[in-house]
Amino acid sequence: MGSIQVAEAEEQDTHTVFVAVGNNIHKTQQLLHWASHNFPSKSICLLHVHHPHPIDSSPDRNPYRDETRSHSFLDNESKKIHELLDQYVATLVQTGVRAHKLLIEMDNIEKGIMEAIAQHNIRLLVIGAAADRYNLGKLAEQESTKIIPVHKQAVPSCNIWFICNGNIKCTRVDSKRTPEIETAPPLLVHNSNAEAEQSQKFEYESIPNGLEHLDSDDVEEIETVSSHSSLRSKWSSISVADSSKLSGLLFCEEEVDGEIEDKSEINGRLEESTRDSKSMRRKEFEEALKQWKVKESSLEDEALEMESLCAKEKNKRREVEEQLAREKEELQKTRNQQDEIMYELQTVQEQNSALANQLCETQEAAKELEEKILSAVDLLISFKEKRDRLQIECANAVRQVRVLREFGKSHTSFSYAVEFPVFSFMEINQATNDFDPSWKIGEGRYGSVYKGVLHNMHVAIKMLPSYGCHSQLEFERQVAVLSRVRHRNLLTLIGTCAESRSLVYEYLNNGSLEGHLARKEKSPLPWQIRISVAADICSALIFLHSSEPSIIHGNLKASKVLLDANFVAKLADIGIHGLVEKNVDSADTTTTHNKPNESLAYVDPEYLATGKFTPESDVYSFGILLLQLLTGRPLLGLVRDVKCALEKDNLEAVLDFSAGEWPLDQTIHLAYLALRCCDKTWLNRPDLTSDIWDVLEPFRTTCMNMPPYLTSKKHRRTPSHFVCPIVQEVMEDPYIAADGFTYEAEAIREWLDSGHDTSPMTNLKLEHTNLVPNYALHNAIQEWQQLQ
Ligand SMILES: Nc1ncnc2c1ncn2[C@@H]1O[C@H](COP(=O)(O)OP(=O)(O)OP(=O)(O)O)[C@@H](O)[C@H]1O
Repeated sequence: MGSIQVAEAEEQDTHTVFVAVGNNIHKTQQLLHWASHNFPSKSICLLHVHHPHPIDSSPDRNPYRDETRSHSFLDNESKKIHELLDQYVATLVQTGVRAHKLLIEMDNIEKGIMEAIAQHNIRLLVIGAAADRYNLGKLAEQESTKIIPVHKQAVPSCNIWFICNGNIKCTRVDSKRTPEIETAPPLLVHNSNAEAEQSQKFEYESIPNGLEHLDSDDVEEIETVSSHSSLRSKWSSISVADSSKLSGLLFCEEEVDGEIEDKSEINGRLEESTRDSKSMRRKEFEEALKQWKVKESSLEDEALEMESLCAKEKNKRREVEEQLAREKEELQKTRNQQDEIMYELQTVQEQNSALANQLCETQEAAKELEEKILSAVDLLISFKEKRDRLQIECANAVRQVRVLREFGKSHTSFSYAVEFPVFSFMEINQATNDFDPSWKIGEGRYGSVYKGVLHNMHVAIKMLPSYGCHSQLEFERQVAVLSRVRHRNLLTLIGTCAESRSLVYEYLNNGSLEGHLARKEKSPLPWQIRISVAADICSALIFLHSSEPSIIHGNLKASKVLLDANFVAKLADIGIHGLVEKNVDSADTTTTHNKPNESLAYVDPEYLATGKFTPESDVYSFGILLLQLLTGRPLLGLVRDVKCALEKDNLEAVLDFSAGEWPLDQTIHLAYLALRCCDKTWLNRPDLTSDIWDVLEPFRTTCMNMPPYLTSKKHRRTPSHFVCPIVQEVMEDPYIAADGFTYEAEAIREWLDSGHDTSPMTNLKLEHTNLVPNYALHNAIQEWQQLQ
């Protein structure tokens, strides 16, 4: 309280008329009307002293709630006042008058006005007549100590007009003196500017303090107060240009110079003048009232117009609000879409990062694969180089074979006639003790096999089926060809009997591999022997396949692998399928064997599909044999079991440990190799020379350097048939004499050359003195000697 709020007023001077306005619109409008018409060349400033309502300050109040409420209340009150003042300003602006507002908050309205006069240097102030009750003069005196220091130099005094229904009382509030009050005739609405200007020129004079308390509510009372003032004041008319119009304007003078006229005359004139003035003022008042009413009606019209404008504005506002609501909805939709897009974007970004990871992994995998490809290419290059080397070796070997053949052709008649014995049926019959069943050592698809003794030589005689399709000549020709196929790991064909279609082979007393693996023998084969046997078979197959023309065994299995006294493996039944009828020569299982299904396990699946043998068919069978050597297990499910064990990195589960402690690394390698041999597709099978022999041969060499089974005394004993019966030494050049015994060539020749015609062994007469080289024995002796 007590503060002054300056709304829109600046420092004022005499160009501004301040009008003290209250809440009563009607009275205020009268004031404004008066001021605007009487000070047309001046701007108007509305001065309102606001007396705020007291706020309850009892102690049991809720301070927070009350403070909030009081603030809102004050705001509301202030807003209302401003609205009111704005209304006044609007009214003035409509009539072309410049207007401002000055709002002051003060408990005391008189004080407020005085403060405003002092603070804003107010020189001209119009107040409703009732305001003169506020004893501004006294207040000015009291407050002068506060006001004067601030304004005494710049604002020596302020002229105040108290207006009531057209009557005016003019007061000057002087900072040095007590206020002076004058009553003056009203400045009417129709007064011209000139008149108004003129009214400003009046010199106000101080009036006694007692005049301050004039009744401001009606004119009559003012006049009474004016005329019946008991103070020593005198009313005198002021000479002005138009005294008739200003006859109502009175001045109160404190001192009158000159002589005083006759009092009664003056009174009469005064009464007359008062009457004239009264009627005139009444007329003017009525006219002003009319004009006011006209103005009021025009204001009402304007108000109506404003209302309709307001209604239109409201409609517009509603439309704008609706539009705004629609746009808000659109905005919300757009936001939702944006959210969805953001979500999708996030998902896409996540997918993108996942794909980037995948790409990274793929690139790494691609890198690894590239490296593998490079190493594979290197391997391929090395293989190709190896292949080229082998091809050269092969070509050389073929050349050598051709040379040997040429050589053989030039000696055919002799060789065939001399070197390859043909036995008679009688001899065969005798050798087999009339085909004694107890001498029968086996029976297969191609007939029975008998053990026999022919020319004191242990032989195995294979009786081919009598329904062979070939003529005797053809049979002999083929047998002759077979007899030339010699290798240390092929069973040596010693002779033949075309009559009985039998083949005479060297007899191997260690039986077949099948027998050993089935533990028919006393002790199981040690793993070193097994490796050696595998290498032997591989060597034999390489030899057969590289022959010209290539020879395919076509029936490779454990029963066809025979072991000599030194456990050297020899393949039996080479080229035998060429000697029997086609319908007999097949790999089917219509054999006399006990386990036909097992035989089928050796058969190349591609042969079963095409009916055609290839060298790879032998590789397949060799793979099965190799697995048998490693595991000693039955054939059925053998491949699957080994594969499974290797996958589980547990080959030990299937290895045959009755063979001893296998060297695991090499054995695993061998097992993988065996499985590759057993691949169903022949193209995927390994090459016998470059893949298998290259592994087996060094493996066997390692075996031989180990505490060997083969070097045991048992196996070092000299086989008796290696010893010449004449000189009792191991033969170097064994020859078969007519008695069937083999002798050292030099020894038997000496025996014959010395005139003997009998056998050194039987002492019987020899039928002839021809000697036949025993190649089989020669080879066997050489091999045995190599192993010693
Ligand atoms: N030269 C030999 N020395 C020792 N035993 C032999 C000899 N030749 C064959 N045998 C024995 O005779 C058995 C029978 O052999 P054979 O070739 O007739 O039949 P298979 O091999 O068992 O079957 P198939 O010929 O029908 O495939 C062989 O398992 C082997 O034990």
